Amino acid sequence: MTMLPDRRLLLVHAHPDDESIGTGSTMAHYAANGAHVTLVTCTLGEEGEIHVPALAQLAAAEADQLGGYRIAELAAACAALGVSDHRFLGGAGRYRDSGMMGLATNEHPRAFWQADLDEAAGHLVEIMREVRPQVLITYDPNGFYGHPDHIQAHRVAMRAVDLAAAEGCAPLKVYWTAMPLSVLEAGMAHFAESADNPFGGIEDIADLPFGTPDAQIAARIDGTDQHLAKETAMRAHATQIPANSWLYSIAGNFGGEFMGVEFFTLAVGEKGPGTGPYGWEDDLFAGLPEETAPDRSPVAAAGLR
Ligand SMILES: CC(=O)N[C@H]1[C@@H](O[C@@H]2[C@H](O)[C@H](O)[C@@H](O)[C@H](O)[C@H]2O)O[C@H](CO)[C@@H](O)[C@@H]1O
Ligand SMILES: [Zn+2]
Repeated sequence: MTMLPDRRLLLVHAHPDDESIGTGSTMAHYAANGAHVTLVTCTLGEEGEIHVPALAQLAAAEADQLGGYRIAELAAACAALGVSDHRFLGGAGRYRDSGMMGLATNEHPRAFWQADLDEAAGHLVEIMREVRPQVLITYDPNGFYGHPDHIQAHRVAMRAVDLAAAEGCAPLKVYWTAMPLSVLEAGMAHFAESADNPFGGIEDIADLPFGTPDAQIAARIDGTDQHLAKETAMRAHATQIPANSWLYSIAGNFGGEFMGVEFFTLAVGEKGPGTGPYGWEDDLFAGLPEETAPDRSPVAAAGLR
């Protein structure tokens, strides 16, 4: 049995690419600073678009091989982030990408959107029992932007937290990914005159399917030193993120500030000490009791200690 580091972070994401887009800098930051980072991805992303023309025939409606291909993209992204502990919920291929809300693919018998909540949560409890993470990151009840697999990932993760609490192996803090309204407002203003405006057609940030009042944000994690790792990880997901994506042009404009800083609300647990007008934490483990990593020696495992 190997001893795990004192700090253990678990992330639950819906598709291969979400981990890099939404939490890449945070993952790289903690991995680089000695924490054990465990990523759980709930589907293989079988229903995704394909932005690499040479791979177009892997699509679900053609050879239906995109899921397998995205396993390799995800492995490359995790390597770029310095994350070695990656699992697929229930094993690779157990739950299928449900496609966008309202599509017929939502009804596929293995669609994650159709998953039995307690069965899916049970797979996550097994990981919590093994790793005993102090901190969990997932999405808010809307799945950040309303994708059915994101909403289901939220539901499964939060159900697993409840089930794990009964066994004493639940995370002490649960965060949901978030984007402060002030950041969205700054982005909209910056790109107002740009030809490559990601906010094109949006009159008001209230029309976006995401955005959180700054006062409701609990943590601002500055992974600026890891923004190139995040960009490399995103580029590993080439089928999903076009090489000429506005995400990279913003990175070119803002650099580390855009790519390297990620925000979270706190859904479970006590917020630790913070700074600024809203007391934002700069460490997800802030306020947690010091602890030694659980004893995973064979002696302890045999109940002899
Ligand atoms: C970031 C994320 O969750 N990506 C999902 C999402 O992808 C969207 C989908 O392909 C849609 O058709 C596009 O218009 C949109 O731009 C994409 O973000 O949904 C896919 C299908 O469920 C999923 O595979 C992908 O990982
Ligand atoms: Zn996703």
